[in-house]
Amino acid sequence: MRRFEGSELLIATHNRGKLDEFQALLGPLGITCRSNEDFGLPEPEETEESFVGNARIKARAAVGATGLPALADDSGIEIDGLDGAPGVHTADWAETPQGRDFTVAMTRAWSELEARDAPEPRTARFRATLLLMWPDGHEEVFEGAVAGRVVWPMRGTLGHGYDPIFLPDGHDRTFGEMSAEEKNRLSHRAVALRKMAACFGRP
Ligand SMILES: O=c1nc[nH]c2c1ncn2[C@H]1C[C@H](O)[C@@H](COP(=O)(O)OP(=O)(O)OP(=O)(O)O)O1
Ligand SMILES: [Mg+2]
Repeated sequence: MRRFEGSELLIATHNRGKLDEFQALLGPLGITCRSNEDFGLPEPEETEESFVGNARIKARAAVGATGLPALADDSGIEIDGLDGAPGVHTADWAETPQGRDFTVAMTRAWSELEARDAPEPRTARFRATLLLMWPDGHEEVFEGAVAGRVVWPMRGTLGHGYDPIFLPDGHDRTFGEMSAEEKNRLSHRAVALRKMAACFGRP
């Protein structure tokens, strides 16, 4: 595994919620996050059918444009009653002519479960694939997942994306009802980042 020796890392995401989480998780490791916004980078098209493929597209776009190492995150929710959908298409389900609307996405997920009369509990998991890419193209990949269930109606206004309908196993509040600190102890992103911590010289 290659060590990341820098103290600043470009986070190749256009999602503010993810960026905030990375800042909170990487700060204690002595890493300052730079964002896509600092460099005015366009959002690349995510044309792959795998999390790692799309993470690579995002990392390569950021590294190519800046010459700096970059960390990309491709993530999503897999709902068992929907045969794993929306999976890599999780963000697409939020697309509307006015931009992304996650209420639309969450409503679609629940209506499709209802239409299929899917059994309860409606088990699901969030997955995250993190890909750290250096300017010479070397990459390190780490994955994380958190199991839970989809609930309705939406609960909580914290977090981002599908957080208000995701109840992690062993908890009685959704991610939308958890503080950032609490979510960052158990999220798919935190699990993957703990594995990546070895790259930053931490066990
Ligand atoms: O912790 C999370 N809590 C709630 N929802 C989440 C989370 N993590 C991923 N998600 C959902 C929403 C996101 O839109 C989609 C991933 O799609 P994905 O393409 O990886 O991210 P994105 O388009 O929002 O930002 P970007 O690609 O610029 O990193 O899955
Ligand atoms: Mg995306």
